[in-house]
Amino acid sequence: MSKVNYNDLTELIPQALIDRVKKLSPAQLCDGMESLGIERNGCMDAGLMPLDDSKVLIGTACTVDTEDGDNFPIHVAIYQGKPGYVLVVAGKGYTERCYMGDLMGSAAEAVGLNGIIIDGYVRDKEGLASLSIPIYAKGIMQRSPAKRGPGEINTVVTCAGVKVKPGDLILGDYDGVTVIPRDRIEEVLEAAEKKDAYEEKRRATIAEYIKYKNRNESLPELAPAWVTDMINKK
Ligand SMILES: O=C([O-])CC(=O)C(=O)O
Ligand SMILES: [Mg+2]
Repeated sequence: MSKVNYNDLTELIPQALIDRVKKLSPAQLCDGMESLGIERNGCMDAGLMPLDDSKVLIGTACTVDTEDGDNFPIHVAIYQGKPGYVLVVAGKGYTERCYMGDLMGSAAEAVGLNGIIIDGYVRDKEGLASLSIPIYAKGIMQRSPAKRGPGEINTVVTCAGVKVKPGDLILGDYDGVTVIPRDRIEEVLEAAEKKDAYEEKRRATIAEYIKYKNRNESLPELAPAWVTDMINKK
């Protein structure tokens, strides 16, 4: 191994911020990032999905840069990992080998990592699904990973279409993986909380409309004001 660029873990994101994020959906957070002009609204590629839809993933990013199915730096990052961190493996969407399976998954669970995201494939689908640690990948492929090294740990990477810095906030659920840049978490939360309040009002309007409809009474306006405004401007 010639040049090794393995860096320490960043500080964990404060729990108070994580708790606020947990109350919102990825869609609301993305809408918040859209309103702030954040690139790709922090959304990783649609093909990167949870192995098990019921496992929500949230934590502070520890990035791993690798390629061609090489899982050496992923091993190192797992053994250097700590609870609260999510491994974000920038595997360049490699499709000729997998990057890891259930042995590495169970080691990560033993360490207490909050989850692993792989821009590439994994194997041992059943074994991985039986663990409690959330694993997100682009698919399943049984071919052996390479073992080459060094790769990089905790450098700025691009993972599944999104730039990720060590320490960014990572959120995964059945809708996919979302990245919130660490230095913008407060602003994103404020914008997403506004969207949440708007959605609550919309739900009330729709419920009201259904009530009138069921009573065969004349219907209240269902379209949101911004739609009506745009129609009137045309
Ligand atoms: O053997 C490997 O390198 C990957 C694997 O299948 C596991 O972690 O279970
Ligand atoms: Mg295996």
